[in-house]
Amino acid sequence: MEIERAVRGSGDARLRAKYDAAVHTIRRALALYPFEELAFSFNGGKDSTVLLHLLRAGYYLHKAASSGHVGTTVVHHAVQNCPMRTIYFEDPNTFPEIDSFTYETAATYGLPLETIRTDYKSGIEALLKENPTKAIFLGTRNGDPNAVGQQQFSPSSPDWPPFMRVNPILDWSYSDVWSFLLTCKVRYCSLYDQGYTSIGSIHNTVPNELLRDGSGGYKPAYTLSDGGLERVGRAKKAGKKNASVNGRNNNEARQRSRL
Ligand SMILES: Cc1cc2nc3c(=O)[nH]c(=O)nc-3n(C[C@H](O)[C@H](O)[C@H](O)COP(=O)(O)O)c2cc1C
Ligand SMILES: Nc1ncnc2c1ncn2[C@@H]1O[C@H](COP(=O)(O)OP(=O)(O)OP(=O)(O)O)[C@@H](O)[C@H]1O
Repeated sequence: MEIERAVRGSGDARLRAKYDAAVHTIRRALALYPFEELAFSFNGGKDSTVLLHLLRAGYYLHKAASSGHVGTTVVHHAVQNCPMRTIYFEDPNTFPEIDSFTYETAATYGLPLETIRTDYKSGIEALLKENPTKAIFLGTRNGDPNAVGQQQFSPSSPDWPPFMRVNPILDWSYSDVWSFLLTCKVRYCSLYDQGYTSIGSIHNTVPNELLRDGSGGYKPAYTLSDGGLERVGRAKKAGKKNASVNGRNNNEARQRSRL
């Protein structure tokens, strides 16, 4: 399995440790819940792209262990994808590059994609009514405003329908994300090569100022040296200060996402 091989062969001990811990979380979830009652929340961003490939690796190792063929070519050739139910909340304000990357990636890796066009909460309420869903995998990381108080396994909030949020990359830093994507040589959304370091809607996201290349363009996202500043290109929610101010002053988030 190419992800497993790339990480093992990388010589990057930190990446291997992060990978092992994330895959462990994924394998625990696969052991705990029926596969058809799991879902993957995928939006084409860098964090959910990391999670996609970790799910593929975790599923491969889970299948190999349950069939007794760990490390043999039997499983190696049979399991390349993780056909987990995948939900994508599509929004008209999404960048077209993110939208097309999401659909193309789902097709490439055989993800059964369910597109939801309502808000998150009602979408999940409807999803749970249609198909029993015990747990949903998310690419949430510490430093995301939504991560506060969460752990690898966190039940949904009290006013939400009941399900387990599984966050295998909660403790990954910005640089861990890029080490993984570059080491594994997987495709990611083209906006990240145009200086976008964290992507929200077309109305609140611009390339990261810190990546200006001096000739009118921007350097790729993976060149940002201080991961604590990844949200500099994201505007704050209405009524708050602008993105740069947010990024530079949010010391707590910066500390959490530092190397
Ligand atoms: C699959 C999924 C599950 C979520 N579960 C919760 C939840 O239990 N409680 C909550 O307050 N928000 C929940 N959210 C909402 C997120 O915390 C967050 O508000 C949303 O992803 C929008 O993030 P953004 O503002 O960075 O775009 C969930 C979102 C998704 C996609
Ligand atoms: N529109 C969406 N549809 C499905 N899942 C989503 C959506 N928005 C967010 N998520 C889930 O929440 C996680 C965290 O979102 P977040 O925006 O922080 O990360 P990202 O989009 O993967 O990367 P980036 O920070 O570069 O935008 C995603 O990885 C995904 O699991």
